[in-house]
Amino acid sequence: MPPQPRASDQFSLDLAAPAPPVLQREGLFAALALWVELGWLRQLDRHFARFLAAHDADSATGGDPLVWLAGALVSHQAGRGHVCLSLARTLAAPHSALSLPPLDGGEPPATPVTLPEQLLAGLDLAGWRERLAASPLVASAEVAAASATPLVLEGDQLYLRRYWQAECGVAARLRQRLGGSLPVSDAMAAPLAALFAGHAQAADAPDWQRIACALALRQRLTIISGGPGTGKTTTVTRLLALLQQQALATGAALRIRLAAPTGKAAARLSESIAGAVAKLPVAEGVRAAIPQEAQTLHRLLGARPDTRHFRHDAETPLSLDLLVVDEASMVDLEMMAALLAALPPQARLILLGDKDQLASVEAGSVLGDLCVGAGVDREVGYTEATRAYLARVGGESLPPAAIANPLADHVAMLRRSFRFHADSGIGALARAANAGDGDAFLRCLGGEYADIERIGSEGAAFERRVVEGYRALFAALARGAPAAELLALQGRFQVLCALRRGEWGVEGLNARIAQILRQQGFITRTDGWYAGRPVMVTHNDPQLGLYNGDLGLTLADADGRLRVCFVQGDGVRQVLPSRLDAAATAFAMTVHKSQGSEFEHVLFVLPARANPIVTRELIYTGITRARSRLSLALAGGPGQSRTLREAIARRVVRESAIAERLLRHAPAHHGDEGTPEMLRP
Ligand SMILES: Nc1ncnc2c1ncn2[C@@H]1O[C@H](COP(=O)(O)OP(=O)(O)OP(=O)(O)O)[C@@H](O)[C@H]1O
Repeated sequence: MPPQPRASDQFSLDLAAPAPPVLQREGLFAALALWVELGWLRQLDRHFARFLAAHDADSATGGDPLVWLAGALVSHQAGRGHVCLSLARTLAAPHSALSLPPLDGGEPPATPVTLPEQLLAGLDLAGWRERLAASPLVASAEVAAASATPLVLEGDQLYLRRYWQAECGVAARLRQRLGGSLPVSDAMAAPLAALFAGHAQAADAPDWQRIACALALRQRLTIISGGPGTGKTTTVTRLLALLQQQALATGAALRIRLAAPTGKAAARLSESIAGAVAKLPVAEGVRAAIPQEAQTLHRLLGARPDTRHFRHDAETPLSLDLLVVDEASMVDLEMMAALLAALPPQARLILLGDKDQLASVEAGSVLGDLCVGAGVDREVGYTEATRAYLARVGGESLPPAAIANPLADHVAMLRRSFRFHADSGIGALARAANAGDGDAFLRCLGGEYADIERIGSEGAAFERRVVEGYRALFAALARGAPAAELLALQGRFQVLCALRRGEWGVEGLNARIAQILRQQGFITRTDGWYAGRPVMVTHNDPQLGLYNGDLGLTLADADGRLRVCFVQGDGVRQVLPSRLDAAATAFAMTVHKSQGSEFEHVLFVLPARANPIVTRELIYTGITRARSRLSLALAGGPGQSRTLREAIARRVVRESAIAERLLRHAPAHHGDEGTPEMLRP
């Protein structure tokens, strides 16, 4: 029996410990069971290893536990958003493939535990690949399409078949969209300039909004990334006006659809598009031909109960000419695969989002992958042909980029926020977090900004913020204000946190906030259903038309019967509490769940102890959910500043090979010379 590390040694691993010579079935499943108990692995991952073992046992060799271990790890990685397991990175840091140390506020293990280091000791990359390649459970990428193995090995990356298929599908369909620029007449320069005339623009910086618009005119895939208030909606609305103007001149309006991953994000997009359309300097006919109603991607694609398949797919494509998807950073790999499959090849796709935000909860980080290297000045940028086109049509002569590639030609980064002005603490904090500058972040937090504050998470200040935050909502509730007004008030204040469990997670904070509100007399009970209980839907329910992340508010009707109300389109959707199988109290919600939403005042609670889940992206996303006021609640203690600095330095890196696949076979851009389908002013 090899020496076991003590609980206190768990994070300073003793790599010199002798490894078991061969990984045995019993040893593996004993370790997996313990990892599940410790919260390092999910039950699902262990079951997957069992499934592999059950099927492997049929083979002549009796099966290879090392392959089952790899299966458990790749399944666990998928649960954490990674599309695949990098064998090389796992061998270099085996514990990185587990949720170790415990992510959700759990305690260190009390019993000795076998570590992945020990199970993998003595194995090198070539050896692991060989063992995997020899397994009947694993197919190589070359033959995977013709087989049905649960695992696929491509290079040094191991995939669950489902994600390998989705990644290949997304890459193949995006690649088709990268090739062949649509021809745009030089004469388009004038109407484009007219649309962007007179808007605020720094004299010494390129007009990235106009550049984004010019890029999108000539291609079937455009990604417009930018932080809050950088004008993504404004830009896309102008683009729609320009394209619709052309189309109407030829007698056939474009069929344009707007969509977003969640109901909340769709509602926000509808609202901001309506605002931007109202400001457009165009003829009434053009204005009227721009849709203002966005829907969820699930609804657009035609989600069907009890299946992952949609009504619209490659055989039954969507009937549209142009699709705008907002909050694209939240679109996971499988949804992107379904969306691209259902999109007619000729249709234009415009993805809007913020590449610096946390990626989707599900596996994949497609937006981030597509924007890789973009926005870093003079690093990755436009090809020569694209720069020449932008000089002719977009009114901007950009310097050459150090690295130019065909993928970057499809990406526009908006860099100036029109929401957060120079005196905005939220803007300054967001910039510091994004730049990974912990010192600047702490300076901002301790500075003179009126819109941000640092408070203790334990004391009276926290309670006061909660009471202040909820006062208007509960006063309106008490006087029987209409549901729409109450839902709008609900959007004014929100407590956000990083974790689900523990004192500083959703569970602990929900209980504490409910207690505070009961003491104030705002609510009369803290369990079950009651008027004023905010809830978040935790699973998609296409039948009810509610989706994971939708936020509702429990209200009583005139007869005292409770209903959960949701904003839906322009109206309010009411659902009986008994019909909501999957809903959780949402006085506090995780930053992950808050994506796609914004609130006037955010009370953002960070855990007292360092935690790997608290990253630069999480902090940036949490901060930028606040529109006008941010209270950052931190537990006291001397190590807090260091913990914050470390968190800001920590980045989320998701395993995926989309950009690599795209660039490996990227088609060259065609010229922009005229053809009959040339776009003319
Ligand atoms: N070039 C500009 N000049 C002046 N104001 C602008 C410009 N671009 C955008 N704005 C204004 O800035 C605000 C934010 O713009 P917009 O809603 O388009 O940004 P966004 O990036 O879509 O925001 P969000 O982060 O909310 O999605 C709006 O009030 C808009 O009118």
